[in-house]
Amino acid sequence: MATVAELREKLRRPLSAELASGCQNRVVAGGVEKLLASPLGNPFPQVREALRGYAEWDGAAREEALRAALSLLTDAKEKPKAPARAAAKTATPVAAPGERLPPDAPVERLNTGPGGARKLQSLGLHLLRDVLHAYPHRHEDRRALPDLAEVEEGQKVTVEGRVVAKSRRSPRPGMLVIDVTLETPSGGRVKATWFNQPWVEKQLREGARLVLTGRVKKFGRSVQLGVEHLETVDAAQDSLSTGRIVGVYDSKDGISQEFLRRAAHRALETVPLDDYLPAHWRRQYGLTDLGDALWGMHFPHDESHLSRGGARLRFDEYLFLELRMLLQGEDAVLEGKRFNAKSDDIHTFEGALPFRFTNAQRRVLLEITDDMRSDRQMARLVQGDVGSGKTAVAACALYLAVRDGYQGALMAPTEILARQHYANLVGYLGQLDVRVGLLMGAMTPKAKLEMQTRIAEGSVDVVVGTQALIQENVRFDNLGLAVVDEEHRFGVQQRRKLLSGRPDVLVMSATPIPRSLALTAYGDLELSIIDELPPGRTPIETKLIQDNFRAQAYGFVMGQIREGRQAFVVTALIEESDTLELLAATQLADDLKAILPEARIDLLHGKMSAAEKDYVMERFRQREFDILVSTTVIEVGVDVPNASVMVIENAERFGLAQLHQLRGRVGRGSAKSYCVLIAGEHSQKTRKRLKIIEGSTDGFVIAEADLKLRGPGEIRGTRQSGIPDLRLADLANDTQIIEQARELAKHILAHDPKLEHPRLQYLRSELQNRSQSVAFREVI
Ligand SMILES: Nc1ncnc2c1ncn2[C@@H]1O[C@H](COP(=O)(O)OP(=O)(O)OP(=O)(O)O)[C@@H](O)[C@H]1O
Repeated sequence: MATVAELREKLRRPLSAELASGCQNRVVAGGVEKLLASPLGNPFPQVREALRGYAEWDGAAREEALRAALSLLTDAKEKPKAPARAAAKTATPVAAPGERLPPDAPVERLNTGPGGARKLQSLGLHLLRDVLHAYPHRHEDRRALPDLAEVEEGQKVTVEGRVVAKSRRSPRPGMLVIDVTLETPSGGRVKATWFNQPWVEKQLREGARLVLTGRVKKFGRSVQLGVEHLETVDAAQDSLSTGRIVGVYDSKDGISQEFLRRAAHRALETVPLDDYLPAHWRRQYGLTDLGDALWGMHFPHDESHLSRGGARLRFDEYLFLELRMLLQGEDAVLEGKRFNAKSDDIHTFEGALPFRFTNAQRRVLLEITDDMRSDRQMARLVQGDVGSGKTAVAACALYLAVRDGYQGALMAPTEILARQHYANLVGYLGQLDVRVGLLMGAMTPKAKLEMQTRIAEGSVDVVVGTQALIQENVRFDNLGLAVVDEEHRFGVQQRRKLLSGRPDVLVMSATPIPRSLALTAYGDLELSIIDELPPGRTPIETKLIQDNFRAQAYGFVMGQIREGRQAFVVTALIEESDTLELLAATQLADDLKAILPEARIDLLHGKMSAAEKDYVMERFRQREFDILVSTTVIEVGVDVPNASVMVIENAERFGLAQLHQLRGRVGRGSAKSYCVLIAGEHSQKTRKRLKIIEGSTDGFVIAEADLKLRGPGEIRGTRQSGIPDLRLADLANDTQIIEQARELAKHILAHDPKLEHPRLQYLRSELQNRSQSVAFREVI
């Protein structure tokens, strides 16, 4: 029996010959028909269908049919081999057509094709409910394809069509350019070009059906596309990817959007979408039912379907969060440590600083010391813009704890940050005879054990580390205060109980969150805000430039380097592929080495191990090189005071909050600092957004201006809040929903504190499931 590959070759050759001859070769055509009629052609009924009546057609129709047939051939998949079939027999049975499955069924039971379940699992989606609640992070309107004669320079469009021509060239050694011409269903043509991306080539076969999203460049009447997003569309099936509003999902290399859409579609069809929210409450708050909401989120008919779906699902997120918070809140007032926190000690600490606290720092410190002196266990969030001096305040609190005979801990989200905090705390506390230690997963077992022993016997006062600090069975002798940096998560309440010895807890966050949302997101924490920057900071000068001025921008960077400064260069986020992101960063580093031969340049990216990242950062801090090219791994909290320039490439692809965070990496020393935003092609609207960053350095002002620019009902990204449980949160427009969800949660619990009423049975189990589901689980 011939393999699919052999059959494919047997068919492809005559079909290609026919196409090459301009569909005139009757002899070949006859051969093709014979071949398709023979049993050999049987595995490809769709190909035969595409070519039915072929001999009678005229040139254009024949060409079209041949292309379709070739594309189908190329897409034909090998059937699973016998052993795989045997394995499939013993594996979880896939649901029969029409069979319904509960939301807690494993994804193996969903018919998503060979390897489908594994792909979903690799994205952390294990149960059907995970698939249902893995919402697209944005939507694209692909209902009406744009008329190519009407599109404007710089406009972002999505086009669909078949590849009718492809060429590859190498204008200079090491450079690869792939050009593709796409023919749209209405007969228009678009040219798309990829530079140095050999890995996209296999998706660009002639005849392949593609959906491209990108910015328009016009040359006379011809239209070119700077492609930002590429999808291949399965020509053999009705597409879920064109002709509608289409969701774009979080994914990773090798898992296509088409696959994820199909999986979501299957899950929606297979799971009975019974509503856990009783109808009278839905009516009271004007909410659609769960089924309509989930379909609307994944496959909306129109904008209003998407927006009512989003409204319902957001309401649910807030409702469950509020319920959980209220249920946990029963014992919110826990007994904790009682510190003296003497004013004298605060003065001693401040006296050792090279600066005076700002008024805002002083006020927050008072709030903290009030908590420390009380019997209650402190659970306080200190929020303040980048560089507002949160760490200095936390260091003071740690000092007070140590002076009262306790140990302190500072937990950071990454090893880079842990090391940095360690250096800072040694600076603040070392001179006050406080013994500061560091504990991280990446240390040698011997060093770790040594530190663990010192922690246990109390011969170290303050320990800095990653979350390993509480996970790796670390026993503190006498932990009094735990400081947690950048915790965008919940469950602090549970953590407070978990932490041995029930220390006071202080959480630091630089994410500007409007107060209304902070109350929900951090409902179990008291809030302190540092709303003032230390004096004497020269504001970072920010300049937005078009990418044709890149050379000047890097000339400026070189000037700074000659003055002994260092620079960060951050590359754009590339959606759905960390491999592409890495390649983009590598390419940029190489380009810069060519443009700036004098500069010492190194690279940092997300695929490095923690130890490698750490090593690069440490060398950068030690000024062993001048320019750090990085992907966005650099985003949070990195502190290199000598760095005075931040260049952000493709700034148009970043959100404003992220740009603000990135910019906060400079301006941390005494030198005047600069941020250069280099924008590729972008719309007027994006320009307005970027201008906000150019015009302000205040995180809250930026967050609010950003929200105002985003009109309600706009099809927009859903990952707004940066908080895992609130994936749909929209800070601008949700105040009312939050209040309603809180009101309902209180009402429910006031009448039924344990959710025992049979009518609330679904709601109760949904609450439990969400706490366990990966789609909602707290990451802590
Ligand atoms: N009151 C102050 N006056 C002058 N400099 C200060 C003051 N407070 C802190 N600094 C300095 O400002 C810099 C930033 O402070 P710190 O690291 O505490 O800020 P942060 O809010 O924790 O920043 P990030 O959120 O970016 O990590 C440090 O170099 C610190 O020494």
